[in-house]
Amino acid sequence: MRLLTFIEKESHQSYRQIVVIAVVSGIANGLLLSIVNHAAARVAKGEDLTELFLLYMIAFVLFLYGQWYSFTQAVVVIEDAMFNIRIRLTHKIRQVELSFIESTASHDLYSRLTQNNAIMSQAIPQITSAVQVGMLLVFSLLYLGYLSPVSFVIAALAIVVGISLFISESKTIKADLLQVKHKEAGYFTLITHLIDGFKEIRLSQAKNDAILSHISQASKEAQHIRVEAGRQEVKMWGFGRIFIYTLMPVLIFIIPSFIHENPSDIYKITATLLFMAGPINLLANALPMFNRVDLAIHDLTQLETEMDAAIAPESTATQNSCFDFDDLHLTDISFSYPSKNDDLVFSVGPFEGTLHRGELLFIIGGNGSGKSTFLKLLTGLYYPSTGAIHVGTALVKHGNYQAYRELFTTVYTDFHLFDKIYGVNNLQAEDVTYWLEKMHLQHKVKYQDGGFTSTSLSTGQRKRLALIAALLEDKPILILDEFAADQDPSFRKYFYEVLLLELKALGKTIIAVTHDDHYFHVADRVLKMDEGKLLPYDTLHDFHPPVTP
Ligand SMILES: Nc1ncnc2c1ncn2[C@@H]1O[C@H](COP(=O)(O)OP(=O)(O)OP(=O)(O)O)[C@@H](O)[C@H]1O
Repeated sequence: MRLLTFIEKESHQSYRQIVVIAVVSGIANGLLLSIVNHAAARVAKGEDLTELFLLYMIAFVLFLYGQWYSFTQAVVVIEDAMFNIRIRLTHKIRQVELSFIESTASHDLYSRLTQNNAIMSQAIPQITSAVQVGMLLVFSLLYLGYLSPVSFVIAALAIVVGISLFISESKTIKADLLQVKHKEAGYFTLITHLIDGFKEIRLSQAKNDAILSHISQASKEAQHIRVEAGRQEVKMWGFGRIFIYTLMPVLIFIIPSFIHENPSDIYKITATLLFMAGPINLLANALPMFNRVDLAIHDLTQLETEMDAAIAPESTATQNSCFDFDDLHLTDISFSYPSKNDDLVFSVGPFEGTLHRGELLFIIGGNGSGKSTFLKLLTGLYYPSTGAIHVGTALVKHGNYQAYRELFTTVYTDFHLFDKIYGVNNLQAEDVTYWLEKMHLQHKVKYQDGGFTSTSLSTGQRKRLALIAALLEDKPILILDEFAADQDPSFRKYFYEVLLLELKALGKTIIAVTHDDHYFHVADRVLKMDEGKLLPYDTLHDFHPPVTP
């Protein structure tokens, strides 16, 4: 039972107490049955029922309390387990390597995390009832055994056969449900395209229709498999009922005539079997949920295994070290993307060189030449395939990589603007206001509650906010990937001729990817990336002199 292992592993709350109380409730239920049967026999003989009535009330209270307690506590335990796995997976997302995030579609991650949780939360009440009902059945069965051992053996055998059939049928149903999951992941992908590409779709009816037809087709395929799985579930449900309603006459009409039971016991057996019919129905209804929950747990476990494989050991180790940065040395470092299907992989490097504190370095190069790859390698988001990085004389190695990453702050081309300014100790409103003024945004945006009052701005303005957030982190090395590309000419000029120089004067080391050859003169060095190799740019021959106004 994956569910039990899951609860045992994930929940801090003990479920054993719930089992004990559920057992007590089951016993009370068995008692209720036997009391009713005894009371019926006594009524026939005209005997006093007070004692039995009192016993009935005690058993009833025990039964009711047990049901209520086990139901509420089961929900608490399962929700606790769900909370723990959700937090742990979120924690692990923070630790995985960038390559994992780059190779996993974000909508796939969302759908796996959210859908599985939703399935579990929806299914748990049904499963809890099923477990309670199961408990009722066990004790009713034991009572049946007390009345008639032969009936008990036959009913128990029938139940074992029924459960075995359910398990074998479940394999087909689970395979179908797994396919539905994959199809739904495809549906999520298409919906993401629909939302992200909304502007393009809105302008072209042909594109709009084509994507809709693709979505309909994907949904149709999922629907088809879902219907198949539903059919199988209904088949099992019907089969379960045929089973129960065949079992009852066998136990009531056939068995007594063979073993000559006491006629008064036949009434009791009949009453017990009728009493069991309801719970068996409930159980049969809840069984499909077991398959869904089983799959959800399997998928979450698999996701965690994939994440674990993508977590470097040092991500989990305590990082005590920190680097004093004055010089950073690259010795023959190179990097290659992992090969998929024996495709030719892109490589950068080997790089050799030193970066100094307070230096302003420009990197230029054509599309796809490897500039962003180099920056990810330099900032420690990718590990070098060869070579070594030293900060001063300290070697950057597994164990201090996170400390190394802490040297950098970045505004990549695909930057993300967070809803709050995270990760800044002692964030002061006046510091944010200072930088808002420096970025010429003071009339547009204000600082409020740890964030900006608005992020609904133009791309260039949003980039300036991202730069503010980066600067507030106060790291020694600032990486800017085509920052100026979305800025207007006057801010661009201000950025190159004022802002960068002021940052440099503050002791910041700045590496900026740029194509603005009009401003190369402000850099200490300009390097050119060409097919993964970084070369000094010949400023004397290729340099465009600054335009004098
Ligand atoms: N996640 C990835 N997996 C595999 N290959 C990649 C990945 N990202 C980039 N590449 C490959 O690396 C090459 C260099 O890409 P990179 O983004 O570093 O170029 P760039 O110089 O920054 O280009 P641009 O100026 O267009 O941003 C690309 O041609 C691409 O084939």
